[in-house]
Order: sequence, then structure tokens, then C-alpha cells
Amino acid sequence: IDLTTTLNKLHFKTPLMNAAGVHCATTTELDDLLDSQAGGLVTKSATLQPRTGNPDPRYANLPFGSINSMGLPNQGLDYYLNYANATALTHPDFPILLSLAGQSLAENLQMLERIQASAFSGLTELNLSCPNVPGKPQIGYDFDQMKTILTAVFQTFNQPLGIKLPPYFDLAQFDLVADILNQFPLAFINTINSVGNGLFINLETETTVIKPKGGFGGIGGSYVKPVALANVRAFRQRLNPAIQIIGTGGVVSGGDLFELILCGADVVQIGTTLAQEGTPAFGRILTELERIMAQKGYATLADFRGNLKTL
Ligand SMILES: CC(C)(C)CCc1c(C(=O)O)[nH]c(=O)[nH]c1=O
Repeated sequence: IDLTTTLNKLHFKTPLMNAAGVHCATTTELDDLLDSQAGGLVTKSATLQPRTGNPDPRYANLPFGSINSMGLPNQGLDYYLNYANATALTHPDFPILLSLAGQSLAENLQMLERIQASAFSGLTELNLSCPNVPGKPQIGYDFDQMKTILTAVFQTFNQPLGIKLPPYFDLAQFDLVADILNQFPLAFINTINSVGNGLFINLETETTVIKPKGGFGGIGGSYVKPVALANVRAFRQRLNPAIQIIGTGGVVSGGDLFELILCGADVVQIGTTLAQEGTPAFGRILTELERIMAQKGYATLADFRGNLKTL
């Protein structure tokens, strides 16, 4: 069984890695990923300066997933850029993705210029779930802003770039977003980010379970797998084949991983499952995938990638 895959020029020994924001904020957490069966790693979405983020409790595990309103706590871009460049010396072939979440177009352009000026040779993922203009929808849901930002970004940045997208729920929106994205030389898209602004209640105390935003937070885990499958499938069907896809959302088992690849994912990320189970989740899920592939007679991921059949 050959579990290798590629993302742009990066070679992944296994198709599974962490999702930005989970187990990737400090060098200790990042080294833990290096030593796991993950095929690569992505750093916590960075801003130019460090941020403490929202007050606790800002994350909660739920019966079928998780809810979070972390508020972008991170050590600042230079911390992650330094980690990536140091790790490239000790683990030259381990794929590293830098995630960015600037709070303005200017901040994102500044961070991209800093990456471009550095020796970084990994992939950059621009998180479009950020609000760009306060009071306006997040970039991922404001298509004029999305077009403006991607135009400016590709005028500035000449290294491989991908974007992290929020989930969409309307077929016309898949068409609209894909038409925009196909106009840019994107290396990949990563879909989905958490399903935004869900709410979970503690029935006994009649309270929310996280403190920020009145308890509203991004939903992850099994709750969102059907949404992740649909977004990977919809964009695979609509995007230029040169734009690869990272599939994220609701992966708990090898079967879930298989399904996202069947929808067209080149690489798959885990967030909630990693938060709940730790890095042993990578080996467990990959072993389960190998068993399914062996039962079905598939030797490589390309044998079934994107081959979902309709009835
Ligand atoms: C939601 C933002 C704070 C604007 C971006 C960072 C982020 C967070 C976060 O740091 O709260 N949580 C998520 O589930 N997805 C994200 O993209």
C-alpha cells in the first residue's frame, strides 16, 4: 500500500496532517507533529505580532465534535517562520505549511513580503475566514473583497500560495467562488474551516459552553463531515485541475479519510480528532485507511482519488 501524495512541490509520506489552530501554536506542539505519523504540518494562523486571543473557556469538546472561538492566539509570524526555517535544516523533506490570518489586507501583504524575503520553501496558506473590514462579512463570504484581496496578493507574492475557505452551503455560491478562484494561480484550496457561529448549551446550567462571542463559535468534528465532503467534491468538480485540494472537517476514522480522498482531496487534515486524541490519531486513522484500501484492492491513493460515483 502506497500512501504517498504530493501538494505542489511538497512530497507527503502520508496524506494526513493537522489542521491550522490545533496542536500547532508552540514549538513543543510542532515538534510533536514532526515526530508523529503526520505527513506534514501547518502552523497556527499567524498575525504579524503575537496575540493572546480570547478569554477562556474558548474551546469545548462536544458529543460529536467541538466548538471554538479562540480569537487567533498565536506567537506572531516570525516565531513560525523561524521554526519553519530551522526545521527545514533538520527535516529537509518534511512538508511545512505556514498559515496566515492578517486582520487587514495590509497586514497580509506585509506578512507575505516577509515570507518571500526569507528562505522559506514550504507552502503558504492564507486564511480567508478572517474579517477584513470590521462589520463586514468574513472575506470568504464577501466575494468582492475576496477578488480584491487575491488580486493584490498575487501581485505581491510569487511563492506557492493556497487559501483556507469557510464552508459554503449553496450550489450557486460554489459556482461563484470557483469562478473567482479559477482566475488565480492558486497552488491549493483548503476546505473547510469550522462551520461558523454555532451555539452549544449546557442544559443543566442553562449557559453557553464557551465565553467569547456570547457562546457563538466555530463547529468542528463529526457534525461537519457531510459539509466537508460536499465542499471538497463541489470544488473538485469546478476548479482547474492545477488547483489541488486539502480536505478538512469531521475526519475521525480511516473511512472518513477515504471518503474525503474519494471526493478529490490530495491531502487531508484533522482538527477536533487531533485535539481530543492527540498525535496517536494519525497512526490509527492511517492504519484504518490501509485496511480499507487493501480490502478494496487499491494500491495507491490515485487509484480512487476523486472517483466518487453518483447513483
Ligand atoms: C476565526 C478567526 C479568529 C477570524 C480566524 C482563526 C480561526 C479560529 C480562531 O482562532 O478562533 N478558529 C477556527 O475554527 N477557525 C479559524 O480560522
